Amino acid sequence: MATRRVWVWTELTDGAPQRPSLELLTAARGLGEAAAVLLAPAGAEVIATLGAHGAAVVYHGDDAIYTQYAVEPQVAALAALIAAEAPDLLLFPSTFTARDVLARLAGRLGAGVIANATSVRFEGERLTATVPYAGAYQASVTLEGSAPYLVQVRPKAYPVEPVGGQAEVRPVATALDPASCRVRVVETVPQVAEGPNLEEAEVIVAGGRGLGKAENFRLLEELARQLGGAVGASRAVVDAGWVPYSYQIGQTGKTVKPNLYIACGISGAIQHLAGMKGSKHVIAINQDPDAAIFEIADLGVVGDVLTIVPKLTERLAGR
Ligand SMILES: Cc1cc2nc3c(=O)[nH]c(=O)nc-3n(C[C@H](O)[C@H](O)[C@H](O)COP(=O)(O)OP(=O)(O)OC[C@H]3O[C@@H](n4cnc5c(N)ncnc54)[C@H](O)[C@@H]3O)c2cc1C
Repeated sequence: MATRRVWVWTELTDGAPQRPSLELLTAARGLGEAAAVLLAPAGAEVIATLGAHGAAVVYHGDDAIYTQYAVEPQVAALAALIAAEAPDLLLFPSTFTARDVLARLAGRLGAGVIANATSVRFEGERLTATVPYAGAYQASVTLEGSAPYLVQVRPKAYPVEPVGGQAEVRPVATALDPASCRVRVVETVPQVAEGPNLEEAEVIVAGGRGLGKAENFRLLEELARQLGGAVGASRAVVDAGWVPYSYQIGQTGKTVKPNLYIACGISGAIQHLAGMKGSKHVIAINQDPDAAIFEIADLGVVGDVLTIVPKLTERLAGR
């Protein structure tokens, strides 16, 4: 059987490949020959990073059109490239832009999509993916019909593994006249966040409704600062407007896998667990001894979060 050709749609932030794209290169290498599709102006160091993470080929569209206009030029270039090169599988990260590109591409190709996958494999000629539903079930889903198959993968489903290779660059021609693009990027505003990025943090201190009010999140920020960690939240407190949506962990928020997750006043609803149960160690603080969060905690502390967290911070500060 010929080697399968697996492409990873690659996204940059501040001029560097995003972690989820590098994770997908690990997945792609395990499935066949990995290539990255990079439709954005980028320098040699970006190509070198993609090669070092296992991309044998980087299909590179260097045109500024990709940053000036949203999605449409990407989809046109991808569709033309797929028609010319006939890859077997395209992997997309679970980012907002990737969702946009993938949805339009699927429509253009008339192809089916598997979204939210945590693992992807070929079984004979069939492409199969594992897809979790909330925290309780996972399904094996197959795509039938002809390639290319389109799969969107959850963050942290695969590790980032540099392998030290070098990529061959193949230029991608621009396939759309800017005059026909209907959605233009007007402004990009970076979100200012204190502390480490939630998805990459080794320690997360997460708060729920048990904190009582928005102001009490300050206690978690102080603890997170002592531990060099980031602050996250349950949906209940995001919905209440205590913290922004970017803090939300769970089925409809971020998926995190830190070394240590400290859940403060969080009940442990299945939709919250869906986003954090891959954490290596879980400490839960909750005044209800029957709270569901204790079922997955390595260490459970039954008590008032408003008393325990400041004491913990104070102890750590004294070390
Ligand atoms: C489709 C769908 C998607 C969802 N997606 C998400 C998601 O992505 N993320 C998410 O988090 N939720 C999600 N939810 C909501 C989820 O079902 C829960 O409602 C939510 O996680 C509850 O948040 P919580 O634990 O902060 O609040 P609660 O369930 O109200 O729990 C508060 C906890 O704090 C404890 N407590 C109270 N006071 C104190 C105190 N002083 N000290 C210590 N403990 C105290 C209580 O005993 C309780 O266990 C989703 C729901 C649906 C239907």
